[in-house]
Amino acid sequence: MSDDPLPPPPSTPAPGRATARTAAVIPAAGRGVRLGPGVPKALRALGGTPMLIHAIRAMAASRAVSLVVVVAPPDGAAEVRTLLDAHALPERTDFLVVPGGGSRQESVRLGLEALPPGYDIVLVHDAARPLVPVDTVDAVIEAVRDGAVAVVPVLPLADTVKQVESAGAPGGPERVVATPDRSLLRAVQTPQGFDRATLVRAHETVTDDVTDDASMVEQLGPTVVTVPGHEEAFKVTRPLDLVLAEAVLARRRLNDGF
Ligand SMILES: Nc1ccn([C@@H]2O[C@H](COP(=O)(O)OP(=O)(O)OP(=O)(O)O)[C@@H](O)[C@H]2O)c(=O)n1
Ligand SMILES: C[C@](O)(CO)[C@H](O)COP(=O)(O)O
Repeated sequence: MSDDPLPPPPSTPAPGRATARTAAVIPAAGRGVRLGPGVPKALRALGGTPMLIHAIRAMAASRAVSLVVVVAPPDGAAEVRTLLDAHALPERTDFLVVPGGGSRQESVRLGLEALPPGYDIVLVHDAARPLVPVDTVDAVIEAVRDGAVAVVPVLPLADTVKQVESAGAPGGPERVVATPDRSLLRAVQTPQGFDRATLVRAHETVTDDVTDDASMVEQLGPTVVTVPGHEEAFKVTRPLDLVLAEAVLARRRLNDGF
């Protein structure tokens, strides 16, 4: 008898999901405190165009995405709607704008509540990740179409990581307690992709404040899987990230000849 391991079972797409329609929810209601004072982060200019418009175009660049739900700052839905009307966006994609909430989690939930029936795959993508390449978006969708209920794009960590504990007052010195094996750690990006029913259930069930949607599904139980992320899908969080985003965009425009 052979000792060879059994071959993996063939990938079995969930019935209906292989051809399901895909919508993207873009939480864009944050202030961007870490970026510094100014208009809400999603409305800040990148290469002369609001970061949110870049993020919307990045989602709509995927031929699989037929609806984008933008979750605007709570008092800024009308302004965001005007912004969308003022920028060229693909005609084959529909757009909805809804007001967001006080946390990312609440904003995503409000976006999900606005989703019409008929979209069984949902992407959740930070407005603060304006430069994600379409290949990454498509890889996430493909993994959900192939049967995964929750998919996160990830990158390996570039730095050695330390686990610490406070050695006194907050902000004071810390004691290193461990050096986790970084080969088992990943930095998480968006868009994260979901079977819609699973994501809705996660938002109905999990009340802890979490930073991403996949961790809500993890708490619920179903397996979350990864696909390779992309360096250019980084999140604009601090001022230096904006400098990097401008440089990446300038290089793209040079390569594309405009
Ligand atoms: N109440 C909130 C908070 C955040 N977000 C969105 O969630 C994404 C990721 O959040 P992050 O980059 O952490 O944005 P902010 O919360 O705006 O940043 P900060 O923590 O620096 O204020 C952003 O697109 C942001 O607009 C949201 O829709 N609603
Ligand atoms: C989903 C997410 O982008 C994961 O990196 C999340 O928005 C991160 O938020 P954070 O507060 O910057 O960790």
